[in-house]
Amino acid sequence: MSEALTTGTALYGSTESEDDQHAAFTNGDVPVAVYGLGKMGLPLASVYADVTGNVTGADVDPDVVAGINAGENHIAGEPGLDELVSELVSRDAFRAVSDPAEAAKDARVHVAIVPTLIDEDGAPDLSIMESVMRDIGSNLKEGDMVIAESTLPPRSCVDRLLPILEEESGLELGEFGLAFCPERTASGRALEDIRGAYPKIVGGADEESTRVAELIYGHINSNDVLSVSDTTTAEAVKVFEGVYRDVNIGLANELAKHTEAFDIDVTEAIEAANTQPFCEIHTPGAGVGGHCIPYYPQFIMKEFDTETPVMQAARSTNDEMPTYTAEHVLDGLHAEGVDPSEATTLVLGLTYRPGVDEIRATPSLPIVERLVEAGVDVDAVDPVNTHTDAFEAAGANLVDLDDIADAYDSVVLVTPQEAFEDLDLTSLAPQGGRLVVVDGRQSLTELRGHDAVHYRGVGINV
Ligand SMILES: NC(=O)C1=CN([C@@H]2O[C@H](COP(=O)(O)OP(=O)(O)OC[C@H]3O[C@@H](n4cnc5c(N)ncnc54)[C@H](O)[C@@H]3O)[C@@H](O)[C@H]2O)C=CC1
Ligand SMILES: CC(=O)N[C@@H]1[C@@H](OP(=O)(O)OP(=O)(O)OC[C@H]2O[C@@H](n3ccc(=O)[nH]c3=O)[C@H](O)[C@@H]2O)O[C@H](C(=O)O)[C@@H](O)[C@@H]1O
Repeated sequence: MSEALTTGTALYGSTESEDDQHAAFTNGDVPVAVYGLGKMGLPLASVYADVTGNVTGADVDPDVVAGINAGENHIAGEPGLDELVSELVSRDAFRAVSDPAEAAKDARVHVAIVPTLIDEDGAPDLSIMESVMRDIGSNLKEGDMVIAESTLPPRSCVDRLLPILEEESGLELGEFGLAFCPERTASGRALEDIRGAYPKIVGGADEESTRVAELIYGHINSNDVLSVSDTTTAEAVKVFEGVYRDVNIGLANELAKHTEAFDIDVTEAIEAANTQPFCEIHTPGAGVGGHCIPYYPQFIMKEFDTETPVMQAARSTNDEMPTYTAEHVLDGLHAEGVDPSEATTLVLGLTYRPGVDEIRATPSLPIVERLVEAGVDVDAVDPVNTHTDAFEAAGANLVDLDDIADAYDSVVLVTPQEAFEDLDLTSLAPQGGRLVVVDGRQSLTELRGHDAVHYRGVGINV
């Protein structure tokens, strides 16, 4: 057990008045540690620091730590974050360290927002979160409050996080608090979302944990703080949001595959169907990427024995969309009399969605792999993406937007980055032939019917 703490006010089990506790939190007397300073953690730590003036962030990536301590924001595409990080660091409201245990020593509130991923078998991989819980547990003090924000399979707090905290600290729940308060933020609008685009869900391992979480997020989030019964309910809320999205996208993709059979634009029918409030069919596309939506169904399917036919069907439908998209390219080439093994393709967009530098589960990688397997010479371009190894290993030629060839046999739009908006794809048509354009995100519909283009879309009829 660590030595008695001489600094910092404890909130959990506090006998101070509510007003004094609120004042302690907002005037920096309650030191906060945020573990994980990535796309979600850096904006979250920044909002905590903006509210409390006393946050130590911990990240195992030394470049992340060095950049932050130099007042720099390493997350692109987040409005307001550059200025906020710089201002907070300049007034020492926020500093970063590379050892989570060091951050835990003086903190009285511990917020974990590190990756919770899936392993090669698709099972939830909570190893990073559990490692952080050990770092916190070995420095836990009576009165500390632990908050998990990373998405977790239901029951993770009670079955996995709490036992680690109690074992490492020698303390018991009731001497410290634990709550699950899911991050409901989308990249590209993180500060806006964290500060209150939606109600903040909080679920405590006991009543006092819920009270402290409500106190904290009443200051962090200007929207409502919605307390639920316990940590498992809060974990379920977050996973349900993501599973709903994956299943809904799976329905959209399954309907889109009927475009030719119906001889209609399925996307037009979806848009019209969504004009009444009981229908909200999502958008069909080249696939479902990121380390959230494709992962969260596994947090139920792979974690519990109860049958999940709906989730599994949607997951496999969504996982087939990259191949479906690549086959559109190959079929288009055949229709144009071009042998794929002698063809060229330009893949537009590699990150899992526009503006976010993240390639986990990105549809573009299986699309590249399928085209290379068919013998196509693949160029790939994405000005947002900084992760190139996987695409090079898959056989793609990574090119800058200024260096794309004068002509290709085909182009496939996987992720509509803003930088592509000014591209005149018709100028890339091969000499004496038509350019096969496969539009994976309904972003190039203006090319339908162009005499230099053989257009194919997902959910778009031609
Ligand atoms: N990315 C998103 O859109 C959303 C993500 N989430 C949840 O947040 C989690 C984190 O997501 P991102 O911030 O996007 O991940 P990220 O990959 O952008 O950042 C994770 C950061 O954690 C650091 N890290 C890894 N191991 C660590 C350790 N042991 N101690 C301290 N830091 C460590 C990494 O160096 C990295 O900087 C996700 O796994 C998910 O559960 C929730 C809502 C939205
Ligand atoms: C329920 C919900 O909307 N969750 C959001 C989601 O954000 P995320 O960054 O994963 O992006 P996303 O818009 O869900 O897209 C995920 C993937 O799905 C694809 N996608 C998305 C919507 C759609 O109608 N069709 C479709 O094919 C996208 O192209 C992308 O490849 O997941 C985040 C998360 O939980 O990590 C969450 O905080 C965000 O609010």
